[in-house]
Amino acid sequence: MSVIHVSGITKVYRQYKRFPGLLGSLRSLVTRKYVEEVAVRNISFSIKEGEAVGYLGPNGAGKSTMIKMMTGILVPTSGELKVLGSTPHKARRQNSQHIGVVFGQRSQLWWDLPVQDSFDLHKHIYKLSESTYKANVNYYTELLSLSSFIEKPVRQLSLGQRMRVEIAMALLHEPKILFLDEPTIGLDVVAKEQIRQFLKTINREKKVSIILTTHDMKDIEEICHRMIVVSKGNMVYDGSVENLRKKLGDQRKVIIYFREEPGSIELPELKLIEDEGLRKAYLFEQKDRTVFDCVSQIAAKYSVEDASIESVDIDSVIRKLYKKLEEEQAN
Ligand SMILES: Nc1ncnc2c1ncn2[C@@H]1O[C@H](COP(=O)(O)OP(=O)(O)OP(=O)(O)O)[C@@H](O)[C@H]1O
Repeated sequence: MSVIHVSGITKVYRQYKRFPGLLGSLRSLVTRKYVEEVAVRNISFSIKEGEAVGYLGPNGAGKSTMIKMMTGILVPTSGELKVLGSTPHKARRQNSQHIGVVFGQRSQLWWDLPVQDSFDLHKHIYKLSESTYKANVNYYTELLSLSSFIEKPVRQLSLGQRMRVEIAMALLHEPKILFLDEPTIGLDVVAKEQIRQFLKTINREKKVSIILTTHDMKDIEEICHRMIVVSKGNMVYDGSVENLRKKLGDQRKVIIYFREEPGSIELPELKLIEDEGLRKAYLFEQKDRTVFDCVSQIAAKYSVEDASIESVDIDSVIRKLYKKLEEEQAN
């Protein structure tokens, strides 16, 4: 069953054109010319119950705009959008009962209140029963290790602690879908990992559907089985990381440990990407020969101690996709 259905959605921002200077300001008032910007262009996809989907794209690609339309904050210019069967901006109150929203860059908490009081307010706003509320506060306090700071005012929390509280609060009313806009932004590696593990757990155990935007590919790799990539408002990919890898041409990282400096190795399939003396890493790109052929040829000619072949990380896959898009747009 699909929980989100997006069909031909477009969002055009329209802003009045501003002319520079004092006379320009007057002119802006009188002429009222406006400029249009298409932030989301004719996008369609469906998300099934329990899916975890990464929504990616370079800066300004239209990710936040899409999240804002799905959460009912913004109204699409055209197209059809259904979240749990209703149109988000027309049924905001009803929609908010079934979704949880976390914006990494904006807090939804009461700055001067202790965390516990923010939770209590949430209970009243969402009209939660005492038993559901207590069970959920206990569950998330345990799973997100909130107990040491639950009595503290939000403004005294570290960014990592605050993000854990934001996510717990977004889930207290047991939403079916959780939207997260850059949930790991600015966090250290340990805090990021804690959030990823938590999101994986609630996706698995509570079957909460997750839609998340991020610039951190590890978030995608660990949490999402599917990713949607957008660029300049257009959808450019929808599928698994693995399929994207295949689509972009099979690349591997070949690491060779030499016994002595080999000098420069000229093979069209291999590009030197890391040079640490006797340890060298190459990017292998499939041309006419297999990676094994290339490594064997090197081993036959040079004194090789050891070698390993790895899949390239998802960062490199996405970098390659963005570069390809840039080149296509330049032509
Ligand atoms: N309120 C607005 N009025 C006019 N233009 C806007 C508005 N909000 C966003 N835009 C423009 O729409 C485009 C898409 O913006 P959006 O914030 O959705 O991108 P994003 O993919 O979330 O970017 P980032 O990764 O930088 O957060 C950008 O060109 C942006 O300048």
